[in-house]
Amino acid sequence: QRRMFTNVEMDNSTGVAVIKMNSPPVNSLSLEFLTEFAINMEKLEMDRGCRGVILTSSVPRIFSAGLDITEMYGKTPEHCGAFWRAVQEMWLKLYGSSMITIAAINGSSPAGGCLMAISCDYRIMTDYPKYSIGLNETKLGIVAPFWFKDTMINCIGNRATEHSLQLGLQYNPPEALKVGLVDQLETEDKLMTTASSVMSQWLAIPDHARQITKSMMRKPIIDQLLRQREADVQNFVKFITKDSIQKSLQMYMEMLKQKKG
Ligand SMILES: CC/C=C\CCC/C=C/C(=O)SCCNC(=O)CCNC(=O)[C@H](O)C(C)(C)COP(=O)(O)OP(=O)(O)OC[C@H]1O[C@@H](n2cnc3c(N)ncnc32)[C@H](O)[C@@H]1OP(=O)(O)O
Repeated sequence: QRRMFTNVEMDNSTGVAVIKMNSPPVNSLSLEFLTEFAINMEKLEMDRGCRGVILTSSVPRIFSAGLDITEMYGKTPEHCGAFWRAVQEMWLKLYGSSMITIAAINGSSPAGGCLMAISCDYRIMTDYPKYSIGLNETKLGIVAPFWFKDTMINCIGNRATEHSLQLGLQYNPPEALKVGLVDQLETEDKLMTTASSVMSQWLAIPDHARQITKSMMRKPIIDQLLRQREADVQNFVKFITKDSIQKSLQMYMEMLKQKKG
């Protein structure tokens, strides 16, 4: 039987779906996870009754640990290429969605997890000091591609993005609020009710006007990736399969295991 990485609950009375990422231990974004996520987004996009999506996690303390590092380490160029196409597809479906998307960030959210959050229209994060969020790619010795960077710029601006990306910063909830990476903090128990009430405010805006406005803001970056999608895949494969980058990933995974022990 095929494993399910996400649970989708659609409320037909409100037109709002809740997608709960459910891939313990850390909701890392594997090829299969990303493929399932993109299919779910596409299904909801085609459902005329669905106007909004709340993205959250059912794994305690983790929103998403980002891209699954094991998909990028010791794999063939063909596998790396397929994986990157799935990462692109996830982003295209989420960032390019015509639906209202709200991230209810109920745990840590590094790198690809942060990308998912900043691809939504609004972010509410649980105010728990141990949680963190940010594009920390440089800490792994890798580089966030231009569409990660541009999504971040559209969220927090140029200077803050440059600072954040060069240093691979991860922000705790109050810092994330201050820099504009999240829009609101909430206690754990009220996170989902607050997300629903924010959703109601957004649902009050006529869809066509909001959708055209959203597209106007996001289309330039989306089109840029669409124009050079295959070149972006080849660039990723060439970069990630380099011996020096493979070594960095290996050391990072060893560091994660040591931290645990
Ligand atoms: C040209 C462009 C080139 C490249 C672009 C690439 C862009 C990359 C984007 C990414 O998203 S890279 C991934 C970045 N992610 C991280 O840095 C997160 C790393 N993980 C953590 O910091 C922590 O695990 C945590 C998410 C904060 C959770 O901590 P906790 O203490 O709760 O769990 P633990 O660390 O013990 O992890 C449990 C288990 O999970 C494994 N793990 C963690 N993260 C990942 C991951 N991203 N991919 C794969 N596996 C991951 C970890 O090793 C542990 O495994 P174990 O049980 O077997 O020891």
